Amino acid sequence: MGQEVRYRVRGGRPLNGTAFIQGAKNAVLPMIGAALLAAKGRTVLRNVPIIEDVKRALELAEHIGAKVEFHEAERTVVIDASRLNDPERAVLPADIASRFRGSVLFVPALMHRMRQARIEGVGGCNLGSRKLDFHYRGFARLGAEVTEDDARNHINIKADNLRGGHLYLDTPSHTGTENLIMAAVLAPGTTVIEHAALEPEVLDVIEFLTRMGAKIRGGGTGFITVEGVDELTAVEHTIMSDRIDSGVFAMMAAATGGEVSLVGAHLEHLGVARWKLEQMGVEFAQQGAVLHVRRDAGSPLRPINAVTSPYPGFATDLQSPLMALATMAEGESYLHEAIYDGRFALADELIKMGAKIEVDGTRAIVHGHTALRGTPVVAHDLRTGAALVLAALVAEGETEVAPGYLVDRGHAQFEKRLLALGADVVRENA
Ligand SMILES: CC(=O)N[C@H]1[C@@H](OP(=O)(O)OP(=O)(O)OC[C@H]2O[C@@H](n3ccc(=O)[nH]c3=O)[C@H](O)[C@@H]2O)O[C@H](CO)[C@@H](O)[C@@H]1O
Ligand SMILES: C=C(OP(=O)(O)O)C(=O)O
Repeated sequence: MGQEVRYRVRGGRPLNGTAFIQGAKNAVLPMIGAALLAAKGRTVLRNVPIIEDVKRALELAEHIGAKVEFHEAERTVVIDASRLNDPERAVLPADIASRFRGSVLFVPALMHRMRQARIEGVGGCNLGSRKLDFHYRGFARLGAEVTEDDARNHINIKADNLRGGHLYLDTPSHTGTENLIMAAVLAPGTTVIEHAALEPEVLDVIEFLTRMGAKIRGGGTGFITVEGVDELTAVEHTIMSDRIDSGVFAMMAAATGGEVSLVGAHLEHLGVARWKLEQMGVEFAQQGAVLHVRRDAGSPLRPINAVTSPYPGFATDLQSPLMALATMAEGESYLHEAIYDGRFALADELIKMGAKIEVDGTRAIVHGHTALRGTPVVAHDLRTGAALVLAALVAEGETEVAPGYLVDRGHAQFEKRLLALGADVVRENA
């Protein structure tokens, strides 16, 4: 587990300068899973973010028999999955898998390469109920036998006869879409996935799989067709930039009344979040592959209404930093969290800092503007952690955000990048 980490932040400095946006967590995790589908050669993934979730994913890949190298200075991962043939190792053990949600993305590789899988746990942010029924029901419709071992809380999968099938999702699940595509790419016949996710990371994964030799049509339309192929080849791919990381840095610049250049960030990936931030008074200018963000410190932030929804709607992962930003706006902001039923744990932490927020189930009203003050606060999940660091950047005095591990799950070298922008921040062992 390593030592507990915390972030200590002293507020009051505007962020100015250049930040390098990391590769996307939610693209690299499925790609590590997809790389394990290649029975020959070595996959090279570039622009890999140095985050805890990637480290766990690589531990998991090694655990099931892959050879893995993470060249951190080069942000490059090399994966050799040629020896994934020991069914004894077709297990996602709880001690690794329950630490990140992306572990579920290894199931297709286990099914195709070892004909079976045992899932002892799947983790991820604690955001209320987060089921995996679309994944398991979809695998079953593609011919897998999925059984629950209730006594041990394990899922056992036998996959001797995977084949194409007609699938639909009740809601366009992000990892569900990726997992069903990966289950279908090596299954004989045609698979159709209706009501598929449209997230840019899903499209990046489709591009990667296509480069590996998969036959996938309809990415970005919500209606995906996969023709099963006999084998996939190891290839090289550069991971797209992380739109949530971009959004967090943009909101930090807005909160502090600063001006930042986000290298690798793309406005179109922000979806509705772009328009909401503009309504609040944030100015964007896309200059090729660099996104320039500023907020005039002299003019007040305006309040906002936002409802989270799948892409291109307002990303749920940006809802927490938006709540923190809304405490700084002049007036009442209204937030409706329509994806997760437990993503408002942040409100109580912001209230400790002096915010005025009323929560009613999945709806929240943020009464701004309130002066925030530093105090020890709890990062209940990854984005709560990032949002609290954002709040701390404007709070009076010092804020301690812990556990820092949750921030480090998804934001690479957060302290270093904030320091480069002029923040007063320390990441230290608690
Ligand atoms: C590793 C990764 O990519 N994580 C992202 C992914 O999570 P993840 O893919 O887990 O999120 P989903 O899109 O699947 O979840 C959306 C909603 O559908 C529900 N659901 C999902 C699957 C299922 O089998 N049954 C079910 O009921 C969930 O409980 C949730 O309420 O998309 C989320 C929504 O944009 C983001 O917050 C996460 O950062
Ligand atoms: C919810 C998140 O991640 P995960 O699905 O990996 O828990 C997130 O990135 O905010």
